[in-house]
Amino acid sequence: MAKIYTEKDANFDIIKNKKIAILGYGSQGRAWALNLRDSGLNVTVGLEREGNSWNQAKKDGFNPVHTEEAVKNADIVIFLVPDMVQRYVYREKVQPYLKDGMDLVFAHGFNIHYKLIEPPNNVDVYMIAPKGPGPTVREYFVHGGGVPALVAVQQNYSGKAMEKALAIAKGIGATRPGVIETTFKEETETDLIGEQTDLVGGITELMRTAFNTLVEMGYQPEVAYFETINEMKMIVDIIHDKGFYGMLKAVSDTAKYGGITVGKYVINEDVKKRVREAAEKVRSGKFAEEWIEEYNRGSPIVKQAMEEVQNSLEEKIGNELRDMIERGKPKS
Ligand SMILES: NC(=O)c1ccc[n+]([C@@H]2O[C@H](COP(=O)([O-])OP(=O)(O)OC[C@H]3O[C@@H](n4cnc5c(N)ncnc54)[C@H](O)[C@@H]3O)[C@@H](O)[C@H]2O)c1
Ligand SMILES: CC(C)(O)[C@@H](O)C(=O)O
Ligand SMILES: [Mg+2]
Ligand SMILES: [Mg+2]
Repeated sequence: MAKIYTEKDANFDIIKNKKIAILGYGSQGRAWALNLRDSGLNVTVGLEREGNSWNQAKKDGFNPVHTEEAVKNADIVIFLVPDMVQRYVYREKVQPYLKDGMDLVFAHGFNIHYKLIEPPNNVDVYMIAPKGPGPTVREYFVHGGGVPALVAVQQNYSGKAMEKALAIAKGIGATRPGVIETTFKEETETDLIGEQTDLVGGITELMRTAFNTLVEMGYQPEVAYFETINEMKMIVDIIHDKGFYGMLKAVSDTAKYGGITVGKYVINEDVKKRVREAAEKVRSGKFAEEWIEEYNRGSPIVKQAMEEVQNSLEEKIGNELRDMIERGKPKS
């Protein structure tokens, strides 16, 4: 059974007098900075330059400073810049100012697990990895909840790394539901496998494939959109609240029979084999190598795919239907 920590296991005392530098003010950076500040902790936002993130941080009432300045004054440095950028920020803006007993904190284990960052022994290295997108980390917190997270300690120089990880997890709201203890290896590999084969890759491609198939067969794109894309949230919400069994009980017997039989036909053993192949590629480090190479080339594959998605029919139809979708959302 996994080790789960909740509010009773976490205490701010261990970090309440520490200076926390948050590097990056994007998806997670903004959520962490706001939640930690609302939790009464001492947060400085450190950024590379005066651009969009800088302006957003100022608008949110922070007084952002350049990365080196934030690091020089910090006891705890939290890396919330993109994974591919972290090693450069570490090498140029963190390593020169490392102090004995400093904490290096991550929201995903990529750079530590694949040894792109190799900190000295006299610092603590730990992680709080929210199992959800940054804006949701903020939204749940504001409404009294929190997104569950994984916590892991890679280096425990102080002997108190887990206590500090739990305090930060509490500060972002994650101990409200609870946090699960893991390792950098398990978090890194499962996070990558999950987002590629399921959350960001597999499910969305299945949605787009179903949509485009219906359109190719001559059905109205608006009808196809509500069927294959918009309703996904409602089905997933029921799974979220009541499990797969609960979802099957909420749909018709016709949907149960069709879903059970055709689901296994579409997502067949061949798909399972390819999910496993993709997972092994993460585990072997081959995916990490491939992604670093793509990033070093200027991310042409990502840029092209983003453009393709932005110009796709499903995106166009989704944008056209957004007002209608908004009108249907519960009002409280
Ligand atoms: N996005 C998520 O919901 C999510 C969820 C869990 C974990 N994580 C992890 O959190 C970390 C941050 O990811 P994110 O998605 O929040 O990042 P992001 O892409 O939203 O972060 C952007 C921030 O980094 C800054 N930045 C971008 N390029 C930079 C550069 N070259 N030099 C310095 N700063 C730069 C931007 O100005 C911005 O403030 C990653 O380790 C990621 O794996 C993200
Ligand atoms: C939000 C996700 C997909 O769970 C996260 O892992 C990420 O990399 O953005
Ligand atoms: Mg991820
Ligand atoms: Mg994730």
